[in-house]
Amino acid sequence: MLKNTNYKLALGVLIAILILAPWSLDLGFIPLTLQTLIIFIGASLLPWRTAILVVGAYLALGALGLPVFGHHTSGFAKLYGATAGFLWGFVACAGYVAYASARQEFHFFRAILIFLRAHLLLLIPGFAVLYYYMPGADLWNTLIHLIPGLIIKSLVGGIIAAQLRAKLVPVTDQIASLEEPNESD
Ligand SMILES: O=C(O)CCCC[C@@H]1SC[C@@H]2NC(=O)N[C@@H]21
Repeated sequence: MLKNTNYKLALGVLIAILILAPWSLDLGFIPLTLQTLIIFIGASLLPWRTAILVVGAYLALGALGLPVFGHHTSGFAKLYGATAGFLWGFVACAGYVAYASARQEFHFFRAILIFLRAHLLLLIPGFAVLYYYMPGADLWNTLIHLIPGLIIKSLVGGIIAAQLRAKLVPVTDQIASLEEPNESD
């Protein structure tokens, strides 16, 4: 069961994602957005099941018409459109970030590595779906344009996440045992 503090934290993370994630910079086929920065920071503060639920709620609210996707877009069609691989990938990567963050001590260096890995993982479904919709798309060029942003978001996000986790996540929940399910899940 979720503890009261985790409900509040999960709600806070969802609200932060809804407000900050849509801000984007145009880079061609896919925008450079704050989505991964804020989703990964938020996920690092939550148990993995809660992180998946929160990001699932973000997708649901965006699909229902709240303008919370890149460039403040919304709509059900986004869930099966050209950037759908990224959107669904957010859910899986949030689960990964939350799970990995709770496995060992979460100092900023480890946080940066987790965020870098999550960004790279996200490119797999993201680019696969994009290429399905746009077989002629210059994915290499798109990747080159995205890489600096991904590195900066991993660095900045890792540093912020390490600070926030130390402040907001109770010490007893900071490193979850993998064998015994964490009560906070
Ligand atoms: O339509 C959407 O809202 C999804 C946009 C996905 C943008 C992807 S997320 C990973 C990569 N990093 C970015 O900043 N932009 C792309």
